[in-house]
Amino acid sequence: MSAIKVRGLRKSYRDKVAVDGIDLDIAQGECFALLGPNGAGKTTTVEILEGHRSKDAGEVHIAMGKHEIGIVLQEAADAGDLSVYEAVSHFAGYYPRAREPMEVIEFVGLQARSRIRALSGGQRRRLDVAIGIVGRPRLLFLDEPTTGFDPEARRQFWALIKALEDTTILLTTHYLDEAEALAERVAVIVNGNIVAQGDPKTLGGRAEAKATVRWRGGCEETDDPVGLICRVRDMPELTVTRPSLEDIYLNLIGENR
Ligand SMILES: Nc1ncnc2c1ncn2[C@@H]1O[C@H](COP(=O)(O)OP(=O)(O)OP(=O)(O)O)[C@@H](O)[C@H]1O
Repeated sequence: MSAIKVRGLRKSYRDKVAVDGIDLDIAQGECFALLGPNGAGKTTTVEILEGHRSKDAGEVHIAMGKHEIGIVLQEAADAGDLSVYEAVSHFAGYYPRAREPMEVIEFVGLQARSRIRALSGGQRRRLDVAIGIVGRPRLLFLDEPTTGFDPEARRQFWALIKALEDTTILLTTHYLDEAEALAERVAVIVNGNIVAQGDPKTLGGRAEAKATVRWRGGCEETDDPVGLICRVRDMPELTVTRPSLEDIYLNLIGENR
């Protein structure tokens, strides 16, 4: 059964069409990423699914009840003088089967006694995640969760999200490596339309694309890198690459503008 099913979703702001008839099917337990350039319609879509914004047309079915949904917004609410423990416990109080606040705080790698106002940007984001998951959500919305993270914090965050098994996750991100690390499927939105979707490893014909073989003294694009390597043999500093998800994404965006 789908966790999220969307058909023909539309939303305009005055004369600006933000979401232009999109369909989505997200399975239970799946991590699904929405990708797209600034202004493509990702946040509008997610806000409608969260129930925070009205739609003009289309159908949205969410298999989970309100108490089973966790949301990690782009910017944390300012909780001033509260400690991490107080903030997480406060939110735990809203949910019938909340996780133990201390357990969640440890899971995201924060100190219970830290004052929120003294947290760094990345630590704030961890707190947002703690608040997002304390209610033991079956569905979690993550809107650009690692913006402003240093590379190490980003990797730690990925590990944290991967450990949330059985949770359906809808992620928006501008980081293609993040989508590839976390999402089983991605959809690329341009001008309010989905222009491609699928496994990030095969999106846009990625798996069948020619390989680029480079070595000191040569570079060739080929369907058969192994054959080429066997033929040439002496290839110092050899590398074989296929298009990255970012290459495929940029092509898709260029074609659909
Ligand atoms: N409250 C609003 N009022 C008017 N127009 C809006 C509003 N919110 C979004 N838009 C417009 O709708 C379009 C889609 O915006 P949206 O925020 O959904 O895009 P996005 O894909 O999330 O972009 P980003 O990657 O920059 O967050 C844009 O053209 C934007 O200017």
